Amino acid sequence: MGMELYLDLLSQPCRAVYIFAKKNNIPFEFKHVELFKGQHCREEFGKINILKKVPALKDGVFTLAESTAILLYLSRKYNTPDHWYPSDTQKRARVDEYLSWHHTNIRGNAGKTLWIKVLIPLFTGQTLPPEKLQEVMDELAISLKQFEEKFLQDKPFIVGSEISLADLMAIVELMQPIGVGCDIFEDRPKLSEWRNQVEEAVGKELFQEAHELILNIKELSNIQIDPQLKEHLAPVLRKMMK
Ligand SMILES: N[C@@H](CCC(=O)N[C@@H](CS)C(=O)NCC(=O)O)C(=O)O
Repeated sequence: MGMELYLDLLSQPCRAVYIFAKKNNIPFEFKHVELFKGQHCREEFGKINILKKVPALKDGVFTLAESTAILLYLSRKYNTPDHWYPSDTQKRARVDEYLSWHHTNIRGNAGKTLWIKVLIPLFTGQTLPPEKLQEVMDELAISLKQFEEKFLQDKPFIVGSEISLADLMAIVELMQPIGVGCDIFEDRPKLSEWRNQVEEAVGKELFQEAHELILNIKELSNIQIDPQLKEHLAPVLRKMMK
């Protein structure tokens, strides 16, 4: 049996794994786990990832969760071009440095825009006051300033002249606000330039294909939400709405 990747392209880390696998011609079976249908909460998926989150990988009897671990597994197993996760110790350390920072900064803030603009109204029928979005945008602005000053500086990519896993993880996250109409690239020329370079490096067609769902998320606003999923997400929603 070949390798299986459990993904929903609405999810940022899933898009990173998808783009990486496709770009590197890694053979895999796309197992669609539809988050809106609560398919990740089902017992069957729990056997692949007990954490009940996507992305997840199954390679024979071996299963793996967490996007960073999956990307590193794929890069090692398929010996992908060095620039993705450089063998040079200091360049590699730059990728590690970004990936360590990413989860509590860029990921922590960019994804909240989707919750506020789309998911909370969809799940609860309530619209949050504009101040709530502003709060998130202000926090995100701090992370973006740090991203530009510390990680990007005047380089085309985080590590230097070539794309790495760090850029991939960052871009998929920063496309989440775009899908809900918060154009974080506007008035940020350096960030915009970096986005263009990443799109070019990945390939425009693949980039567009991977982001099609999130860029059309508003069309999903009438979909039926699985009641079990509503229950599962209730604590998260309560926390976000405070
Ligand atoms: N740290 C994990 C995060 C995975 C994650 O949060 N996945 C989300 C989608 S973006 C998910 O599956 N959420 C379902 C849930 O929490 O119920 C990674 O990088 O893979």
